[in-house]
Amino acid sequence: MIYTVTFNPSLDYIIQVKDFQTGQINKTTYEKILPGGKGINVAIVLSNLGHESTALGFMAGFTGKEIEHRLANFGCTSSFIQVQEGLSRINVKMKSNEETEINGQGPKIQREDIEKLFKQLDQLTNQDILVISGSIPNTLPDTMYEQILERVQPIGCKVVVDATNTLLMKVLKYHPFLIKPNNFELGEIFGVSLTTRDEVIPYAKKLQELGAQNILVSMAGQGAVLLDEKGEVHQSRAPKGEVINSVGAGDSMVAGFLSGYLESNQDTQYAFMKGICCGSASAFSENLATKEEVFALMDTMKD
Ligand SMILES: Nc1ncnc2c1ncn2[C@@H]1O[C@H](COP(=O)(O)OP(=O)(O)OP(=O)(O)O)[C@@H](O)[C@H]1O
Ligand SMILES: O=P(O)(O)OC[C@@]1(O)O[C@H](CO)[C@@H](O)[C@@H]1O
Repeated sequence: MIYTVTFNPSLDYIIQVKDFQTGQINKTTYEKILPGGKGINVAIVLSNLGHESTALGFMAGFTGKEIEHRLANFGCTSSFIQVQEGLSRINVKMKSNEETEINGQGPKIQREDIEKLFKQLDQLTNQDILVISGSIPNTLPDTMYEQILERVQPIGCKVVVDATNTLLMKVLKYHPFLIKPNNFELGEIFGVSLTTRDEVIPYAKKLQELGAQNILVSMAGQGAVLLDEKGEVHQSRAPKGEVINSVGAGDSMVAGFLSGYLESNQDTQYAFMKGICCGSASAFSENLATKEEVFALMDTMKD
């Protein structure tokens, strides 16, 4: 079973505003509400690709109930912990002349809520995959991811981490199966700007030396680079298409990589291409990638 953990799920309020002006009343020309949060997006795409998963994490208030409800409509199983104080957040994603995001804070998670999550994680086996992704509410310490990796280490399950800077750096010593920074996040870690696939490779190698097994560096429209567990380097451009909604493209890539890896008897090149096409299929549609969209893009990449 694949488990995803989302510390701070959201309702993503996706809007378009023509020529957005600050300090003025702006009207939307398009609006849509989707369940969001990185682990939740991974769970939705896994379900679209035909893989079962269980979404874990913390929910609060009416927004939390709505996220759960909408997630169930996507055919996903979940087992969220209900938090007493605050509300699950609403994240605004606005497309205008530029893309702007305003992400909420989320509810207050107490120590006993974390303990409940740990109890759930104690049930995992070495056949399971655990995906932990996204930011943590600011009331939690930046050792949160590290605490989870330490806890599940004796179990021997594969762990995937998609998080930024400190959260990510602190888990490398636990040898996560997969990490997926984008090129900006990777550059930020080392205080450099990485704009080409060739520039990314030496820095991804550094994260591998620090312990990560597979490092997938996403680069939006420029494709991606993978340093795999066998020490091989894979590079690819992204498929061509019109970007409609790129929210969740990175999460879709994680789901696609896992799906490809599991279906192909651990063929990392196949997993890499499925990951890329999954990310692009999400970017090229209003919703997250469907199986048909992903395979259609994979066909275009064979040329
Ligand atoms: N503009 C685009 N054109 C084609 N493919 C794209 C585009 N944006 C994203 N993708 C696909 O999705 C993958 C992941 O995208 P990206 O690098 O933006 O991830 P991310 O920064 O983690 O995104 P997010 O945080 O929005 O989920 C890319 O490697 C690529 O395959
Ligand atoms: O604050 P985080 O957890 O880093 O990011 C949250 C978020 O922006 O990430 C997803 C896209 O990857 C969205 O569904 C969600 O709103």
